[in-house]
Amino acid sequence: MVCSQPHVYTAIFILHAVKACALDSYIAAVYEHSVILSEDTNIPVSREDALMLMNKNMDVLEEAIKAAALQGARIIVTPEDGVYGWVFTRETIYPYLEDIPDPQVNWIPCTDPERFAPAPVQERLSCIARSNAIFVVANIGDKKPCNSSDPKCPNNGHYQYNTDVVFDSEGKLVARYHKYNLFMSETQFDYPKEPELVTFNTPFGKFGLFTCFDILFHDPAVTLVSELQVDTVLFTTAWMNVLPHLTAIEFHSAWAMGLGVNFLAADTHNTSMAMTGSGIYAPDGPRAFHYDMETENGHLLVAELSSHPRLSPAYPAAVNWSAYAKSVKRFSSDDHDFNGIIFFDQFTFTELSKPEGNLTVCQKDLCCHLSYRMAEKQKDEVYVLGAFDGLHVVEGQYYLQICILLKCESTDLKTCGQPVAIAQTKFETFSLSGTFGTTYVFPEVLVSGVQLAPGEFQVLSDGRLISQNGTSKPVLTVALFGRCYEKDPPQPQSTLL
Ligand SMILES: CC(C)(CO)[C@@H](O)C(=O)NCCC(=O)NCCS
Repeated sequence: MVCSQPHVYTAIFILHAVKACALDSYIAAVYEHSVILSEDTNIPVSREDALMLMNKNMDVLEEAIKAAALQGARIIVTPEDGVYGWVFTRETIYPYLEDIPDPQVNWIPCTDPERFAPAPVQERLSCIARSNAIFVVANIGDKKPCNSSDPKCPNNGHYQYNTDVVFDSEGKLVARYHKYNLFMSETQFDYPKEPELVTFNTPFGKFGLFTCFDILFHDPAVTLVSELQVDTVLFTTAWMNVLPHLTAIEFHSAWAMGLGVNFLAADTHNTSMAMTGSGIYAPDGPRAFHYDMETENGHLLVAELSSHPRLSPAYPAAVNWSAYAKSVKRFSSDDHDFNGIIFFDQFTFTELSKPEGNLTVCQKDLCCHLSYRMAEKQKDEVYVLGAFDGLHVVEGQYYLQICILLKCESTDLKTCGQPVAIAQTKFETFSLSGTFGTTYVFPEVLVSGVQLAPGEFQVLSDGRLISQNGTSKPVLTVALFGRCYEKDPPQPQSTLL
């Protein structure tokens, strides 16, 4: 339908028109919430105490949601574990759970709270969405009763799921997603039997959702984009940052660019667990991001996004990630290669010993090429080019191919790959490419202070990650993070089948 000028309509009709009218762009919000944690998560609490804690968190979320709506946001994402924090056993999380129905039941908890068993958390979230006329995405816990006729039924007679819910601007439950790739410590939750592909349509595009550790795996994350063609991914997370290549803002923005979708990422904020890093990311770069290891404050981000951002239907297939790298010969010999560790993985490194140059480093099937020019080579800073082609096995098992340019923690080459957050060296230009055996490659650029560099780099169709004029801040990491999903070993949940 055509979007006419509102002034010719009555107020009520305007509301209706706004709802039905297809929009080319919309305002999105994410809230990085500093979760109020319960005092002791090893002792079971009463339902009343659980509700008290959840209401304290929802008090804060409500203020953020109000502020977002006042700035015109149509949708807001709040973080994983944002309502109850982290609770460590099946028993101690139980009082926080509610039975969350399939959205097909067409339920507005705010106006019909008695329809199912009491569900004060869903009721409150629904009312917040409704009274502020904004879509609200939250992460809460679902419980589903089962009995002995089901041999897999857990001892307490309930399946327990880490769950994302979405309430639309009238407060209706429109989406429910059970996290499929649980992170190692989430023993309080069960794996759903199948990965769920959860989407919903709005006048501002098609949305899909998944949670935290899901982002490292093919299902449901990649399928939502490549097959169900969502425009925007809604992502709740409690991400523990790992430098140099798995920091929240860095990896999540790279996923958006690699798969060519909008990505709304809301992280919990807890500096003692290195949890910070939320953003509103478009395929061509971040629109807003937040990283703060200095304070314990929450933070609201609001930015405008295109409703249908996919650059072309063929994107990212339009990028041949290995075309350039396979078309050139080695830039340099392996004479000075050495080994080093990044997050438990053994990389092959070579040093950027000159202020400018062309380097190649290889490991197994992966060769990485770098052309670069530094503004000035600093005596007290060392950069290396690294390659990794192998199975990562710590905190989950997933097969990686990575090309990476990074600053070493000190001038001692033994420290290359260790976390470092500050740099002085500016690059006037760089071009990184690799002979990837996968089409899933996520381009990362991280600069001094653990910040992003919107608009200061791009990916060419031949697979080069380039910065023509360099980044305005000194470089920490430039990487092509490749995932070879077909080489992954069986995942923990596969034993359920
Ligand atoms: C970066 C990574 C993957 C390295 O192992 C790890 O530090 C990370 O943030 N994992 C995802 C965390 C997650 O699912 N949290 C929810 C429950 S606590």
